[in-house]
This record gives sequence, C-alpha cells and structure tokens, in this order.
Amino acid sequence: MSDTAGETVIGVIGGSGLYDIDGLENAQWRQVESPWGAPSDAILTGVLDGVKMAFLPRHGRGHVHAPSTVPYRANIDALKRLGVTDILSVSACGSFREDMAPGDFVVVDQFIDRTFARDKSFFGTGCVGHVSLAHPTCPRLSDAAYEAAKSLGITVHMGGTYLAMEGPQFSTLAESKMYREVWGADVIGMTNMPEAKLAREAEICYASIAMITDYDSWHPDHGAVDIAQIIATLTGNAAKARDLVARMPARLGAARAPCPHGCDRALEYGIMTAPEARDPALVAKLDAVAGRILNG
Ligand SMILES: CSC[C@H]1O[C@H](OP(=O)(O)O)[C@H](O)[C@@H]1O
Ligand SMILES: Nc1ncnc2[nH]cnc12
Repeated sequence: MSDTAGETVIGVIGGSGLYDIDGLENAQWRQVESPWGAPSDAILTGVLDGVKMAFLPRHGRGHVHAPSTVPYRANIDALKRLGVTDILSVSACGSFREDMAPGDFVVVDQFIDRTFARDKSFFGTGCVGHVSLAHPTCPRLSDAAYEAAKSLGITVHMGGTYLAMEGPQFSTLAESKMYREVWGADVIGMTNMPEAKLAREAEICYASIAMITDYDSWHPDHGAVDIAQIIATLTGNAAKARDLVARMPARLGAARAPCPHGCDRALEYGIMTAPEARDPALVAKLDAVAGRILNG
C-alpha cells in the first residue's frame, strides 16, 4: 500500500450561511468534474499560510441545494480529486442541551443517522467495500478545530452527538423530545450524513463544527424553531466560522504525517470483492476515492 504521509490540503465544506472564505492567495473558483455527478458548486482553491485550501459551499452559492439533494458523493469525490486530506465541515445546528446555546460551537464526535433518501456509499454491486465508522470523526483534526476556536474566544464544546435528520421540515415536538431525552443526542442538523460516511470511505480525515442557531423545539422557554432567529444567529456565526477556518492552516501545517487514527487508511482491508469479480465500470468511477487500494 502507498504511504499516506505527504502534503496537507484542507477542505472546508461550508453550510448554511457560509458560502465563501476570504484571505486565500491565488484564489480561484474551479469547476471539478466527477464521475459521481456535478458537485454543489465550483470549488474555491488557494493557499493560506502556506497550506493549500479548497472551499466548497455545501448548498451552492445562493443556497440552491436542499439537504436531501446535496450531491454528497460528487462533493467528496471532487475534494479527493483536488488532493484534500482533511475536511472541516461547518454546519448550522439546533441544540438539545441547555448549555449548548445559540452562538456556541460544538466539535461533533458522534452521529445518529436518521436520513433515508440519499446515496450513502461509493461502493455497491461489483465492488463492495466496508469501513469502520465507530469513531466517525478524526480526533487530530477535531482537536485542531477546537484549539482554533478556543484561541478566538469562541464558546466551544468538545464532543457531541449530531442527529442527522432528512428534513427539510424541522422536527415535531415529539421527535425533538425523543432525540434529546431517549436517544441522548446533543445537536441536530440535516447534512452531516452521509457526508461523514463518504469522507471515511474516501480516506479523508473529517471533523464537524456545529454552529448552534436554536434550541430546536423541546425548550419550554424558547418554543418552536423560528427560521428568522436561525438566520439572525447564522449571520453572527458566519464571521466566527471564517476566523476559525483562517486559523486551521497554522494548526495543521503543510507537511502531513499519516493520520494517527487511521482515517487515511480506512479502506486498507475494506474491499471484499475479489479482483476478478469487480465491475470495471464501478472500479473506474472509484479511481479517486479508492485508487490507492484498487490500483495500488
Ligand atoms: C438554515 S436552517 C436548516 C439547514 O441548515 C443546516 O444546513 P447545514 O448543515 O448545511 O449548515 C441544516 O442542516 C439545514 O440544511
Ligand atoms: N433545529 C434544527 N433542526 C435541523 N437542522 C437545523 N439547522 C439549524 N437548526 C436546525
């Protein structure tokens, strides 16, 4: 197998309210072709503090894609084609915890996937692959994001379980209470699944920052989700998210040691289909995501 040490390339997937980032040298919006379809938008590439960066607005500029129709596979594949090694996902989320208040950031470390209408894997008939998702986020990248947020004076919580719902409607009161009281979720959003699963399949380290915009519907003093309040909080959060992103290159550095947690080797023993039984068309589509294993 090939060595995974090399150059850091930071990918940032910006969620609701974050449609670009500033300060990149040689900034350029680039159309990236993918065999998995068109990504959400062009990808903004450039260099920040000597580290290559690639920014993709998850919903597209102008917020075109709904949570269910974001082209998750094309997005992860396109970032992989640009050489991205580490993805920082930034997302607007509701909170199930009194102490995770609107305006706070949460470094997510677990997910409950309740989505049901999305393509969730690059693998399938003709090339079956399995990866571990017990620890779906990368501790090295998550630590860097946490430290960056703390250094900016942002109220940030380390660790939290993100409930991924299909949407686009928000939860009923009964669902909100069940996610919080029975399932023990901390935050809720509509987009980090299957994104995190696909990043793991593509052997890209993934960390997720939840920017809290509301208390969903469970909170007796806050009532139901109010989209006007969400947008107001989002606007404030976006500036903090940009500052956090700007600190990431200095935290990670340009030279990249292999991930100590194995994210960049997740597929090492994961492909089950015998070489002679593989579908050449699917293998060809997997050139970026799994080329290290399939063609290594
Ligand atoms: C604007 S509220 C609902 C919307 O915001 C979140 O998007 P993202 O995760 O991309 O920041 C949430 O998941 C919904 O898609
Ligand atoms: N309460 C909520 N539920 C789902 N997604 C969200 N994004 C922001 N707030 C949310």
